[in-house]
Amino acid sequence: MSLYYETAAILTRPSTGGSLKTRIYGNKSLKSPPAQVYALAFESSKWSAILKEVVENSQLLQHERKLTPAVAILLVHDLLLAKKGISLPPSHGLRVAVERHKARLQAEFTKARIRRKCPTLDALKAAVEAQLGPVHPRWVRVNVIKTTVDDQLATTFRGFEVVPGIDEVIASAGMEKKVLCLDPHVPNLLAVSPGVDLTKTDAYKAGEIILQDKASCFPAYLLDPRTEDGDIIDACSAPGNKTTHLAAVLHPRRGFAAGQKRKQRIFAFEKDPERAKTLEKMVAMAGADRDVVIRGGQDFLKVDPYAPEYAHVGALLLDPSCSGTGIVGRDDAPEFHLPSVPSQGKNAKSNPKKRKHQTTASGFPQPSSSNPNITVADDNGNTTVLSSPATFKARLASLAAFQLAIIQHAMKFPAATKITYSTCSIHAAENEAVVAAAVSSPIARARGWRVLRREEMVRGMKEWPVRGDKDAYIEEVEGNERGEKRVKQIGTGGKKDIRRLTDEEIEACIRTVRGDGKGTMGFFVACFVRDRDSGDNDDDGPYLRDENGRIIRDENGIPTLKATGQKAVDFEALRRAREEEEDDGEEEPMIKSLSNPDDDDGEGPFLRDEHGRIVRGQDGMPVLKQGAGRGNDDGGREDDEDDKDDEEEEDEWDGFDD
Ligand SMILES: C[S@@+](CC[C@H](N)C(=O)[O-])C[C@H]1O[C@@H](n2cnc3c(N)ncnc32)[C@H](O)[C@@H]1O
Repeated sequence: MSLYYETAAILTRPSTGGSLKTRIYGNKSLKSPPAQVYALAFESSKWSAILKEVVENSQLLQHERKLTPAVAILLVHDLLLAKKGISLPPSHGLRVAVERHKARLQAEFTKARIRRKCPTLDALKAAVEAQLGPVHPRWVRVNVIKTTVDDQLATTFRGFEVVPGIDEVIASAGMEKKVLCLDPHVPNLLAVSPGVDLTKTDAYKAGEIILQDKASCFPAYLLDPRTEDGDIIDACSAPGNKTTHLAAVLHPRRGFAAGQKRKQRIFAFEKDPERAKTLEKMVAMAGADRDVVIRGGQDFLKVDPYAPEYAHVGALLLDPSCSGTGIVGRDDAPEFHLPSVPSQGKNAKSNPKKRKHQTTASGFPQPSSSNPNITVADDNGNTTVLSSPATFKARLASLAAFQLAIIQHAMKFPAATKITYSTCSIHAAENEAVVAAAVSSPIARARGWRVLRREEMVRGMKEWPVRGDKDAYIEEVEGNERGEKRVKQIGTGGKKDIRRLTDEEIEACIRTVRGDGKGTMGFFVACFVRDRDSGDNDDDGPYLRDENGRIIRDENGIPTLKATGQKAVDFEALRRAREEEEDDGEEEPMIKSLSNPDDDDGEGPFLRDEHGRIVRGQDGMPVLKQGAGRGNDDGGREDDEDDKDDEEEEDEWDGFDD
């Protein structure tokens, strides 16, 4: 009995956000098996527009006063459409109450079918499926760390017909024959007939195939990590689809980066410790644990880009938290329609609860009269209840500030020359606008970061037809008192120094659009690059380096300044000066003790804190007073700029609690 009441309660209770699946599987008080509740809720919702007519026209609720509208829809669904009928004992009151109207209900169901001009039940089923929205193929990435496409075609996909394109795969939905096509844009990716369940296959259980949307495969493929890129960072990794894809792309190429005695590594950061556990499992399952170093529970924004262990990071993949609007509704159920209640009885209180919000042309969800709040779920499964479109806009602005902070942080890594930035958001505020802000930022300008042009991309990404939206990040706002409109670039947070993207840069932005027939979710990706020698700033800092990029130091650890060819600190000269001063009978020598530079002397060439202690960099090297930098591999100038950036970031970024 609880199956029908529990399902009805879930479908009619005011939404606290999240998909139908999340709400069912996350409900710990359910007595019925969640899978059964989900199947009943989803299927009944799918048919509810028709069943509402059937229940109303048969006057079931007038005759059976104990039935609520929601329970009536669920029971009538099972009576008319479930293979085994109503899952209650034959003598159960609810079952009896509905089954005694069986003939009438069936007659109304037939009338509803005929009204829809469907000659058979199968035709009606197809019409109901078609209303569910775009059909998506099952995307399967063959994990080349463990297997090959040929092996999978000969085993897991034996019996599948290989078809030339995605149209044929989508058209195979609901058919008995199973088909697949090799994706023309992303290597080792297959599009398989919609609805095919591969989770029971040996290949899936062994990590040989990974179910990953085509669009989600773009970033690692676009980043194109190679031996010369050295180490790689995946800054926001869990659950690990892109980390394992990175490992797979790198796998056949993985070598010794210049001057290193060990092979390239992928550092995978994940701030959320729970999600990091999933990441760990996924990496192990994909056979990538030797290539990937997991930094679970670590906030990428707090990682020191100048730490020696990241000195050889040449490429970074950034897939930060976003609004997830490209995937919203992925597993969501269709709207649950309820029959009208015949009288002002107890049942009249049950109102249809809209679980989905209308989305306007601008993409902003709108509240409805029955639900004044907007609930959005982000890609992490977190949901936020927003009171208005304005709050939603503020949320996007907050996300965009966080995304920009992540990009700017990545741009600081001294050896980095490539960065991909991606979101599963449809909003320009998180996409083109963030790219515009990133290329306009001081760190990008100082280090020569620019957008990777379309013609420079790997073949599949160059050929992908859907590119950035030129107009999307321009907003029309009311202008002067005459009501003339003016345009404003969104995502600037009031900053004037963010330039518009050029046509070439818009071409370099890649989008995928849900429901455009290409079978993908809504997604965005762009790549930033720089030449090691480009930019108006010497990103290697002020010191001379050897062919491996290491700073050349003398026996005291003192580096040599590029500008003068002299030591940053000439101890010999200082010693001589001290001797001269002592000879002159001065009370205070210039440096009291060179062998103990940590003493309490307020003098000397190094900066000191308010306690008189020498100020040191993270690597322990003292910071020089004279602005010549500090005794490590960061230039003082860079430090200053970074500090400035940090201050700016602090101004812009006031925290994002995902
Ligand atoms: C969009 S999801 C990443 C999806 C993942 N790249 C994949 O393809 O499977 C964003 C992830 O970034 C994590 N995250 C958010 N802020 C972070 C930060 N500052 N440092 C590290 N991870 C962060 C979130 O916990 C979330 O797991």
